[in-house]
Amino acid sequence: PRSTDSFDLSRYHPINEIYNFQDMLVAENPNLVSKIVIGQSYQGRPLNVLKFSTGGTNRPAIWLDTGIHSREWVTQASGTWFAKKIVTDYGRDPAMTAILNKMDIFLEIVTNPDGYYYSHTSNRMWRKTRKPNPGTSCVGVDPNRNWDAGFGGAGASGNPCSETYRGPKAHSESEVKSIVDFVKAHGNIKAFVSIHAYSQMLLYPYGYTRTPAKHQTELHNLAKKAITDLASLYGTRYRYGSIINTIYQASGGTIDWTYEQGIKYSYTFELRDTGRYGFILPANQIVPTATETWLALMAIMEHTFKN
Ligand SMILES: O=C(NO)N[C@@H](Cc1ccccc1)C(=O)O
Ligand SMILES: [Zn+2]
Repeated sequence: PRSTDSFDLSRYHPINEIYNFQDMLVAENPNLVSKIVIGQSYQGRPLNVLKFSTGGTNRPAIWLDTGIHSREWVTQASGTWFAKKIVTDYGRDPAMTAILNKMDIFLEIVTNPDGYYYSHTSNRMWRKTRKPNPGTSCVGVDPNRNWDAGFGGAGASGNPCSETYRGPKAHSESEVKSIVDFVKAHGNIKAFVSIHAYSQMLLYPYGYTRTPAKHQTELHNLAKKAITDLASLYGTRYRYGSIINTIYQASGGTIDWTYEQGIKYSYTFELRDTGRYGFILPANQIVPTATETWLALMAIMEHTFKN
């Protein structure tokens, strides 16, 4: 495609096409969008983050990531749709315009590029990174168990052959460490949303402990508002609550670490569906999924902006 307007957002795209989309979006919107490379994957692919900014210096920011688990293809596809939505709505939608006049948005669409490439070429069900583990033919670390938050506790595996292998130590994976370093260097991120699929859930900390998050009440009420807005479009029903109470115990998870860094509005989405198609969601559900999810994301972003 020669422009992002002719990029088919109703289709799943391989990694090179998503990278091309990112470069076209930057070229088409030089006063709003820039690309930051926050590091590289194990196999040397760039970890691209789109920055949406109308100026200022180190403004308070919102972080969105998709595709940390490579097989969850509706999330990278939704992230691509989100990127286009932001540039379309700025200057047209009052809420988005107000947010971007005061805050920056960072969006990492292909958060696990090696896994994503592998899920296209070799194993559609690949979840982890693609770094080899010593002493075994089992490859990869679960990037949603590798963060320094309850690391190594119950809810992750020490077995490299497990889908939830936590890795040899916290932040051992460059795909994770690159985000850790970015968040610490930026120091002014107010909301952090890590998007997964599937189950139709909106989750907040904690996953590694039953101890309620300090801001549990606010996080719960905002989650309720967000999933109500989401359901208003097509009636898609989400469950919501803390990770450990709503899905299962999981240690070393992304948003447990971001929350403990002081980023109050830390959430994980589990997008469509509830198991009929699972990770192999038909492409005709990409745009409906992204569109309804955007309503929930706007609720979170507007609340962050006002608080
Ligand atoms: O893989 C998925 N969902 O895509 N399940 C998530 C559930 C989850 C979500 C947030 C934090 C910890 C755990 C997982 O990593 O096990
Ligand atoms: Zn996942």
